[in-house]
Amino acid sequence: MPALAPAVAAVRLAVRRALTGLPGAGPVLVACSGGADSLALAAAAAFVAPRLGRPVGLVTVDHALQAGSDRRAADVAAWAAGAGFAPAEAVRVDVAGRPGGPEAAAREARYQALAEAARRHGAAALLTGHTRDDQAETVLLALARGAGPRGLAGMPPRRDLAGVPLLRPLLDVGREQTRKACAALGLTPWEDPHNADPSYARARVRADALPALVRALGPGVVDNLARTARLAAADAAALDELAAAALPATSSAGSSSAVDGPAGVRAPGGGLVVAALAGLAPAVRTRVLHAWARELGASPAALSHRHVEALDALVTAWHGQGDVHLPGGLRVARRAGRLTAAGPAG
Ligand SMILES: Nc1ncnc2c1ncn2[C@@H]1O[C@H](COP(=O)(O)OP(=O)(O)OP(=O)(O)O)[C@@H](O)[C@H]1O
Repeated sequence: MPALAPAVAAVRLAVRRALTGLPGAGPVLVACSGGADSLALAAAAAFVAPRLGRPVGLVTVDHALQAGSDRRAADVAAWAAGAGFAPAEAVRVDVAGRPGGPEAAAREARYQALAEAARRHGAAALLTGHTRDDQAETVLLALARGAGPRGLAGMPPRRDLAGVPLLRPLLDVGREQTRKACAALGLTPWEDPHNADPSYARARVRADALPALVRALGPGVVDNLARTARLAAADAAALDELAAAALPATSSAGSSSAVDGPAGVRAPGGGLVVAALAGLAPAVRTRVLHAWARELGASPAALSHRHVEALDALVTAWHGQGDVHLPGGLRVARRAGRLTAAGPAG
């Protein structure tokens, strides 16, 4: 019997770790583009899941943005059906008319379709093929736009996607490994032209920035950036907990009546107490202000660091400045030692 290729073993081990102890009896569903990362993931899941007594399915999304995308999706689904995945599904999505750039619109449509498929099939989890290299790229992009620890934390290995657990088993596996695994298994990955399109920032990081860093600083850079993500994730989680304790949940979002327990920075009649905010560490205070702005109804996508800085200035650099305008037509004012909010009509 030929020896198992190390790359195949590495991908299988990563998938086994992610699936072991997964609650629920439903199938795990692999989100597969047909690219090397998710193809290697799918092949590993097809090997590992049945050995853990777990059914395995596959969904591929056709964004209908490139000529021949329907054929690629059909090819991936046909391969999956032949390899024993059930379901083995190609889902077409409509990207047009969504907010944001084309990349963001495609991602939103894709995740929506994947979550729907997962719910339809009662999946225990959805698996994506993000690798350590994807994580390193995410950290570099976050650094370049001046993100805080939450952004530097990159992608979590596990998160909730509209009620479905989304797992990323390959975050500790290099992209080189997924290519080698596909080659060892005789699988021919699809090459996404977007990955090489220099109009995308991530493609430029992948093609130019990260290789330049590796040349200048050594091959450990990718691993180290991924480690930064893990360290930043732990710090961000601790700061989030402190902020959540300072801004305890309300009985209903936007209401000012705190549930039983400490009021933290909340003012009894609504709004936040400036003196209490001023006593918080800046990293906790800005999180509290961000969370409060979201609670008021500001959309997370539109809420920027400038909005949070302006709110913070009402606390720490008060000189009688005017109201702070937040996305969604919200206004926040400082009056009588409190930050109070008014809606568009308020
Ligand atoms: N069209 C698609 N259908 C289903 N899943 C997808 C699709 N595109 C991306 N995904 C999922 O999202 C993950 C990340 O995709 P992305 O395109 O950002 O990275 P990638 O490194 O090019 O991945 P891959 O080599 O698997 O295409 C993929 O590994 C896959 O699990």
